Amino acid sequence: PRKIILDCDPGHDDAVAMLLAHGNPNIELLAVTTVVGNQTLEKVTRNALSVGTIAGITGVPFAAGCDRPLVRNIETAPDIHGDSGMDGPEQPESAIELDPRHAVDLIIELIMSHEPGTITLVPTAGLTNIAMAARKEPRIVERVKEVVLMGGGYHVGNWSAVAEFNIKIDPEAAHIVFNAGWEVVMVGLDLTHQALATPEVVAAIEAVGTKPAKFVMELMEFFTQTYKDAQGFDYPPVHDPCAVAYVIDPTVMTTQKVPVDIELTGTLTLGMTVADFRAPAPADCKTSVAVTLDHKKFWNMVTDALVNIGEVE
Ligand SMILES: Nc1ccc([C@@H]2N[C@H](CO)[C@@H](O)[C@H]2O)cc1
Ligand SMILES: [Ca+2]
Repeated sequence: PRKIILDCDPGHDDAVAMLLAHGNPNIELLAVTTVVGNQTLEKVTRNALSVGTIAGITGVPFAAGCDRPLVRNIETAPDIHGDSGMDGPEQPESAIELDPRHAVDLIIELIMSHEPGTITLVPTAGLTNIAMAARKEPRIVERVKEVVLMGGGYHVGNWSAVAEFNIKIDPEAAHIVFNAGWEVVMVGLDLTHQALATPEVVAAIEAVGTKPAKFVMELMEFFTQTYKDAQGFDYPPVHDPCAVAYVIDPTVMTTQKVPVDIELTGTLTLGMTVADFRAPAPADCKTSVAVTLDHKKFWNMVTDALVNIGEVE
């Protein structure tokens, strides 16, 4: 199985990413780390522990990371995720103790203690923790197999006309991550806006018939409403599990090698992931972007993961 560290800010779609990672046999979830983003660090960390409790994610360290971006002020997304960061379902009291280590230290410790090339980083939030880890221990860059992140967009933005939330809330961190020298697979909005939770998808999730599936249903119910009100979508794009799905089976989407860099000074373009499609991509290009999603294959992965998780006592 692929060993991954999921760095997230639950977040309705981060929760689905956690469930997919936990429920798929090809993934060994080494750790769940949290970072400020959709809501404050405290709130997203509480949410992560709730999802871990509901999914029965035991024996996996959960560690909290940075509570603000490297340079700029905190920007959260209550319009989409609500005041708790995961509004909709009732949240259980967590049965999981938070690991005392800082997420950045846990990420470094895991990478430095495993064989080089065996760990994949899967960030589905702002990149503050990842950037800090690369600065504190630069040797992790050559040891990480690849970074498969949900973020950015080569032709699509959601937090501005041209920038995506996870990048724009900490563009300096993103600049560090995209230029560190490790392989980066950018699963951006161009791809994730194809991962719509249509009524058919929600019905397939409901058909699983377990408490975790009901939890996802309730997440989707809230997410559908806020995405309609805030962004005018008929059905919500469930972004974050797309990054996990790529690690499980890269054929679930097409990707293209293309240089990508992060705008740090633009008035209209701050946080934009600028992709240079001029041919040919340089031979040493370390970044690629996700283009087309196999919608059916993707959602089957999600429902299969829920079936595998079953009921959790
Ligand atoms: N409007 C909006 C803002 C933030 C997000 C979060 N950021 C990423 C999509 O931009 C996902 O990781 C998701 O959790 C989704 C929608
Ligand atoms: Ca997220």
